[in-house]
Amino acid sequence: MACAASAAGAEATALLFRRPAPSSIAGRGRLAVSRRTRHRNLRTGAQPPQKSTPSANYRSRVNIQRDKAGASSDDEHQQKSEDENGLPNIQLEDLVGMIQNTEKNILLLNQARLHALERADKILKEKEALQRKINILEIKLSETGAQSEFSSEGKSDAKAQEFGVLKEENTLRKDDINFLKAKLIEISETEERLFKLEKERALLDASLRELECAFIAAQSDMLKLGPMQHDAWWEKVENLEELLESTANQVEHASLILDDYHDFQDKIDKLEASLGATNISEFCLYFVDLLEKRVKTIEERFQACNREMHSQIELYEHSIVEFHDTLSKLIKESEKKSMEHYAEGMPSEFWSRIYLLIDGWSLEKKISHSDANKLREMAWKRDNRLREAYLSSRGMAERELIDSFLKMALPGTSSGLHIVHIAAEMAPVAKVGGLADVISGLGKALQKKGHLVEIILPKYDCMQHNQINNLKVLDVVVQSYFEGNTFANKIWSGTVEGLPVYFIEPQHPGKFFWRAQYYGEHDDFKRFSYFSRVALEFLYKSGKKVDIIHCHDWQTAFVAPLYWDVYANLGFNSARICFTCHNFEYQGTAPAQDLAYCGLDVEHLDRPDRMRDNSHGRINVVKGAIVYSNIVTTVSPTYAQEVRSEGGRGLQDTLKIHSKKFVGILNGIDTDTWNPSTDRFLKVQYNANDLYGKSANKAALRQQLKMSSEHTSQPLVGCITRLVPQKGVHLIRHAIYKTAELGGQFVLLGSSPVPNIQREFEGIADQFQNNNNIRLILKYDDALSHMIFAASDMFIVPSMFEPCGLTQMIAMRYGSVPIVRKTGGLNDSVFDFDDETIPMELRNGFTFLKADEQGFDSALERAFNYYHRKPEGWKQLVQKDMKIDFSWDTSASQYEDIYQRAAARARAAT
Ligand SMILES: Nc1ncnc2c1ncn2[C@@H]1O[C@H](COP(=O)(O)OP(=O)(O)O)[C@@H](O)[C@H]1O
Repeated sequence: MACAASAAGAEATALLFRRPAPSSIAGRGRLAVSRRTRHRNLRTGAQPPQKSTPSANYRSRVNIQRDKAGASSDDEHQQKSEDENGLPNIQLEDLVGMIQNTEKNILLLNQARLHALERADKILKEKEALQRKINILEIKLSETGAQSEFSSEGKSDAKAQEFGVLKEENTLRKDDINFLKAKLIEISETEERLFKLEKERALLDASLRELECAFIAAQSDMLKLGPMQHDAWWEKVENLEELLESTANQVEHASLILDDYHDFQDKIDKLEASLGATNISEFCLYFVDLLEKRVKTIEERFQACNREMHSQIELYEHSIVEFHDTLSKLIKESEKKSMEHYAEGMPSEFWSRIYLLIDGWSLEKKISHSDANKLREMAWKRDNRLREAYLSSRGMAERELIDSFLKMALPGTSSGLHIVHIAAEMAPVAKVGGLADVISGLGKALQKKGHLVEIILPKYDCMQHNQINNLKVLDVVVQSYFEGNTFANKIWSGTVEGLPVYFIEPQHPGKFFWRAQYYGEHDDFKRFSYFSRVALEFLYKSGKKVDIIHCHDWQTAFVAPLYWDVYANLGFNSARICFTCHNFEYQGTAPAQDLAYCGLDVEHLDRPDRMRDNSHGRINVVKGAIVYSNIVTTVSPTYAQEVRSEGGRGLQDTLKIHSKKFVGILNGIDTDTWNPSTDRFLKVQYNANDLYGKSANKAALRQQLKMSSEHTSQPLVGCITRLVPQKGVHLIRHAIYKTAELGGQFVLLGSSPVPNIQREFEGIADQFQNNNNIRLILKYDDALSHMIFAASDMFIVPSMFEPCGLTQMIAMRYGSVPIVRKTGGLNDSVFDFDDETIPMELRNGFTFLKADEQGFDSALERAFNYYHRKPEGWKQLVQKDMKIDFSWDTSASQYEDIYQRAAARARAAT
């Protein structure tokens, strides 16, 4: 602020010497000039000049006074004195003169100051008015205290002069502001660039990730292809990995640069904030300039980096494309090779696939029935032309393939039969018991003999879908009658064990096969009568010329009366019906009116000579099948004999009436599935000539079930069965204790649909929990069953009755000596080791007749004795058992024979 106008001369002198004067107007002008210079320096990057010092201000004030007093002084001398002492060093006379002059000057100055103060007040008011009109910059300027600079000294010149200076200075500040604005725009552009660069980096990151995924996929593809061209591929993969690594480095580098950018961004933000707070600062200007330079440098580095990265990625992508090309070529080659191998090595699967293809076209009405029949016959006869056409069909549209097939369709004849099995089970896809094994075993054996075999099954929700190849739904819906309505049915096709199979999926609200189990539902009668009807409807609609329709057990026994009473009347009558009863214990009886569900005529069938049960008023489906079928079989000769009397469970008279068409054929076993030399469930495969694997499996099972391994020679007795009264549950229970008593080990694998039996065996399992010689595994477990067959030394089947029984045959194939009750199929397959009425070469096990504990004990004790006393003889017995032919070959020939005869009669009839 201005000094008080009345200040004394001494005070003025003191003021003059003690205090540096605030900036004068001239000083402000110089500042403005220096700012302009600085401004220029900032643009060129030069250092800003130093601020003006108090001594400089002092010098300027002395010069003014000298001028006014006309006194001259030696500038150089004064400069020197000042430089040396910091205060003027003056002679006394000069000083007196100066004081006098100064006093005069002070008076003058006081007057002038008073005057100037008045004027300054006016100027200030005018300036304030003027300042309100100045732009945002001037307002900011006033905030920085510029106003105080303007008003601090009352020594300002004339108003006009001052305005001029103000204008000039304002213009300069405007320039400064504009320059800073431009800088800010540049900063925001840089921000935008940064944002773009960041986006680009994100894109690069994403594409890198994609490339990594593609690389991983390519690696897994390559793994699928196995060892083919392994070395070349790995070289390629290694190159790709190197590329990937270098690209990743580039990206990492770019990330570092971007991080740098982010730092700058922060700094810019801070600077902007400080700009807002301190208004336009020279400091900011300086830094903006510096920032701009650094941003530019980083930008250049980033672009260079980017370019390199892009070229690396391009290179990498190129290699990936090349890699994929090679990979797909190899995949195609490998598929082609495997198909060729398929056609030669696994004919059944291959031909079944072709067969299903043709059938699908026929059902979907893509080819006529007659063309389909011709093509089916070619597939059936394994015509090489079909094979060639199919193998070269890769990439062909379906229509082209159909046309190429149709060109080959020539009329022909075959001595083979077209056989369709309609069943409720099939191993391994839907297995409950022996029925399942028969369907696939007999089917495969007949197929091998040159017959066309198809299977129709319900599409259960709980079946082993992973056992079906090429499962697909056909583009066809079969409408079928049930309970006065028609219901749609989806038809699925696929191959199981190389056999063509159709799965029927009813679209009925009863959700018949969505029950998480095969049997045991309250509406089983409805479920299977529905299925039997759709199966026939499907065959009828497909227009196939079937020779034999083979139905099994009560579940599909409906087929026989349905075929002759419903479908034959519709002209679908080329086939002959074969019915096999696998167990006369289950006959499918129900109130007579229930027959009407599937469209059978109750009145017509509910008669003693047709379907009425022999002992009560219900209808009996097994009886219906015996009456209505052309061929009736059961599963062993002894059982066929047994059922003609007591074993027939009330159907003995019916069987007697129809005895001419009734025959017992012993089941075989599927020797591909049950083969210890290839069995994938075993720890070690083995055969009759190398029994090391057998003891290795015994050790493995003992370990698996945490049983004692102390004595390798301790005999292991196995039992795998449904735990139902038929299987001699009381003798199985007794065998556990008896084996323990004899010092052996016992493993039972089985489950029971009868709750008290299941509970009883759970109790026994608990009882032996801490006994390391006895194990009861109360569930169904296919894999474990294979291990038990292989590991056991003896195998018990103490059935009350046994239509055929498969486990005794499987056991022998795995070198486990059977101990069985002489009944049904057991009597046809196991011959007592000590029975001298039987030729020695046929003796293969230990049997007993009476279904009691003594009977069982005698057989088990004889077996234990022989095992312990004659190890070498035991080994020979094991080897002999393993070599017995239990394949379906012989039995399938018997079926083939009766089928042929029935088909011939049918042909003769037409
Ligand atoms: N708990 C189980 N776990 C695995 N397989 C079993 C089980 N119970 C029975 N099996 C198998 O079921 C089939 C039984 O056939 P079979 O001896 O004819 O008796 P059934 O048909 O009367 O049950 C055999 O293949 C046997 O291995």
